[in-house]
Amino acid sequence: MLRNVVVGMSGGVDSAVSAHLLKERGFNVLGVFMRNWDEHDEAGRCSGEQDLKDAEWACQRLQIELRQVNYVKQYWTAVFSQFLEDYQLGLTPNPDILCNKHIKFDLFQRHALDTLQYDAVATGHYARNSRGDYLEQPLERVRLLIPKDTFKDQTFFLSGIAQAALQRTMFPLGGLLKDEVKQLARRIGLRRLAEKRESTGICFVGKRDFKSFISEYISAKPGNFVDVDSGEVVGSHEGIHQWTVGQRCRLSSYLQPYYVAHKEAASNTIYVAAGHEHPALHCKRIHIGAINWLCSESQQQLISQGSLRCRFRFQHTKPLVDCELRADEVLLQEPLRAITPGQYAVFYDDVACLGAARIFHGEPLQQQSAVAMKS
Ligand SMILES: Nc1ncnc2c1ncn2[C@@H]1O[C@H](COP(=O)(O)OP(=O)(O)OP(=O)(O)O)[C@@H](O)[C@H]1O
Repeated sequence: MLRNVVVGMSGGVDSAVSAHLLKERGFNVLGVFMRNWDEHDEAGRCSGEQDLKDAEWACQRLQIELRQVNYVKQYWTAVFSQFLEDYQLGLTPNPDILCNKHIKFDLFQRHALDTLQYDAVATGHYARNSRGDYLEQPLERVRLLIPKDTFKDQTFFLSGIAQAALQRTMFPLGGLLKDEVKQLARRIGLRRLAEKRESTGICFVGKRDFKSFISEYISAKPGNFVDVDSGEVVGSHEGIHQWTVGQRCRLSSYLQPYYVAHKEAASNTIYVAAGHEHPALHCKRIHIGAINWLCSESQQQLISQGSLRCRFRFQHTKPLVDCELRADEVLLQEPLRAITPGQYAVFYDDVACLGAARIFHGEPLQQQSAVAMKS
């Protein structure tokens, strides 16, 4: 039976309540705070300083030990440099998925299991694990289940983690609503955390003005906006990294609104389509990379043969759409707008997240005109 659990303490209400719940259930709990970013935020505060204080305060109240680990270098290498490289290639990366995969559910978890010799890691993510907490060894693949709080559901961001990591992970909040977590926090003397503003922005980096933040790392590289229909240059930009597919571009000489349809790194060109619902902005066929499967092999096979229904989401907040999986392609039942290369295709059945793959590109309903491609 799992007895000793490391809880990733962020200084927020979710991880503090997770630690409390595990302690109440008789687990031996150790809190560990990770520092992954050491620059100052927009307000001039050292990022993570207040969070560390809050984590220390929570652990004191809960009477659990808190330790610290510093992964600033590793976060830079595995997450942030990849993030910058992707932007330079014209992709839109997802640092939260990368951070969960490489830092929280790899480096941090290996530290907990191998170095500290604990049995499992717990986090305050809103997700559920089919394992339950009392099995010696899971008999089969563990499923990443949708939590009770479907509004807070974080399975999208967890979809890239390894099955082996999931088997040694606990999500104590999976059966609770966020409001219930906050109420519980107030009842156990953690009111301050229940009222703390939720963390937003880039994982561990925090909330930033994107254009000015990214320009500290990637220098300007002027190029053209080209109309997908006419092939005409309709404006100029300061770098493809500053724009994402589907985004509106304000081109002063044109009355009609233009939207980014596609970015071409080699020519430093951004193809734009006139009108929010232009067919060049919609796709039904999506090319993907290798799938990180979280479901059983038999389920994978049934899905790949098209005999099991599978649903798809390409952004945390977007609705699910029925799809079919064919080798390295996803065929959607209905077209979706702004499928973004670099983001993730995340697959679901009715109760669980089945796995995820990186989006290479979507085939627009209307291919770019020959004129546009030549220019
Ligand atoms: N600096 C950190 N050190 C250790 N664990 C962390 C840290 N940041 C996040 N985590 C873990 O990852 C979980 C999800 O992180 P996320 O940034 O999504 O915060 P959250 O959902 O607002 O949770 P919380 O309220 O605990 O901050 C946290 O609940 C915590 O268990």
